[in-house]
Amino acid sequence: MTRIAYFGPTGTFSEQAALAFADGHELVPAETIPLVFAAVRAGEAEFGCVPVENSVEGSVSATMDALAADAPLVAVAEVVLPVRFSVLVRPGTTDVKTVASHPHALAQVRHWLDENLPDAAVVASTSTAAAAVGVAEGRFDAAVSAPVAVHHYPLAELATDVADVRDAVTRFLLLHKPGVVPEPTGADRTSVVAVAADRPGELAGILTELALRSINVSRIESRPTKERLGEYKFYLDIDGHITQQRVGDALAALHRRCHDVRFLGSYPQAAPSVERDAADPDTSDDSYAAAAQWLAGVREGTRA
Ligand SMILES: O=C(O)C(=O)Cc1ccccc1
Repeated sequence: MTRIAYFGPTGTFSEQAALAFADGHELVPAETIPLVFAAVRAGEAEFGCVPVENSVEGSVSATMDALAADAPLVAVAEVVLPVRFSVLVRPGTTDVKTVASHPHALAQVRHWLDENLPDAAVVASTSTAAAAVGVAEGRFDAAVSAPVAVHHYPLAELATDVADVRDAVTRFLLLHKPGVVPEPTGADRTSVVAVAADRPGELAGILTELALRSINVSRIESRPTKERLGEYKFYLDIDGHITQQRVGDALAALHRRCHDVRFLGSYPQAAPSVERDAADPDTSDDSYAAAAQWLAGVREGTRA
């Protein structure tokens, strides 16, 4: 049976995302995000499921770092889930002195905690479900958890449907070893990470390579390379699929100009944006093919 390692333990949002990807597969929890990557790299699981960004808190840095380091893994699918929380306590709890959760969850309920549990000390845990385990074991008084966690642990709901920002969502990736690129669907996303050369206008140059080919950038994020202060890698999510000429051409251009480029996958968009191929015929595959044919003819001396 196909195994999907997910950021666990049972009852996390990542488990919900893994279920959304593939019901019926064997789901195996890993305690941390790097351990999900390690399980896929070691072949203990074929796929890994991790959160990558949240509409309120931004990128999940553990995922961003693991995507750029060690043996490459590529995203083959994404899913976007609404994120609302339940605050769980041991049955009968009246006094909450400590409240625990994953930092991304805590950041999304800060206001609610200030209003409802102003005296509780806030404690970071490895995941929302690890916080629920901690409450069940008596280490914390309350956990900010995914709504499903109440079905996995002997806890009671102090509050449900908690979220400072209504409609917050988190995007999750399904990861695999390189070698599998899903077929293009017409509404795909391609992710790469590039280490830019340290020279004037370099970031503008990278973006220009994309703009010239009518490629929409849906996300750009910088993170330190961790080697030298001031040296950054740029994560780019762009609309399109690696098999499209303009996308391949743009990534080849980035490869020429950047110190390093790592392909992080081409996969169907969970919430498709505008289909840009249709909008710009000059950058269609047909247009690239016609231009390549003309150039070959000129070089052979059969065309001018
Ligand atoms: O801890 C979890 O449940 C996760 O899957 C990470 C997370 C935390 C907060 C919001 C979305 C995902």
